[in-house]
Amino acid sequence: MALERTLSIIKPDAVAKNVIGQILSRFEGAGLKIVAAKLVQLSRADAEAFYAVHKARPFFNDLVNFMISGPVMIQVLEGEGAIAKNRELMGATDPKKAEKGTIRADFADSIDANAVHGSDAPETAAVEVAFFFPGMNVYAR
Ligand SMILES: Nc1ncnc2c1ncn2[C@@H]1O[C@H](COP(=O)(O)OP(=O)(O)OP(=O)(O)O)[C@@H](O)[C@H]1O
Repeated sequence: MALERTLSIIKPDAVAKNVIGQILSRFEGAGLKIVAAKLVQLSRADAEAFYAVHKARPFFNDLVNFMISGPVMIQVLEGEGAIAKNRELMGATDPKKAEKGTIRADFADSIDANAVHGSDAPETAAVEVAFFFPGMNVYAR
C-alpha cells in the first residue's frame, strides 16, 4: 500500500455538536496522521468551487448552503492507504446506511448533514488538498 494524503472535512453539523476532538481521535486511533489543519468559515464562492463536480445535481444548492452554515474543520490526513482508510472510518454517505461504529453512523443526522467529507480517489485527493492547502505535497502519482 502506498503512503497517501487525503483531504478530510468535519462539516458544520459535527463542529456544532462539539465532536471535532472525537472525530480527530478516530483518525489518529486508526494510524492516520494529521499533517495540516484549519478551522474556517467557508464563503459561498469557496463551497461552490470545492463542490463544482456536483453543480448539476439537484442537491447542489442545499449542499452549498449547508457547508457555509457554520465553521468547518479541514485537515489533511497522511498514512498508508489513507484515502480508503478515511472512507472506511467515515461510513456510507447516508448515515442510515453507514456501518455501526463509523463516524457517520455515530455523529451524522441525515444525508446532507453527514458530519464529514473525505476525498474518494488519489486524483480527487490531489485536487482537494491543493484547493485548501496550496503547495502541499500530495504524493500524486
Ligand atoms: N441525495 C442527496 N441529497 C442531499 N445531499 C446529498 C445527496 N447525495 C449527496 N449529498 C451530499 O453531497 C455530498 C457529496 O456527495 P457524494 O456523492 O460525493 O458523497 P460522498 O463522497 O460520500 O461524500 P463526500 O464527498 O462529502 O465525502 C455528500 O456528502 C452529501 O452531504
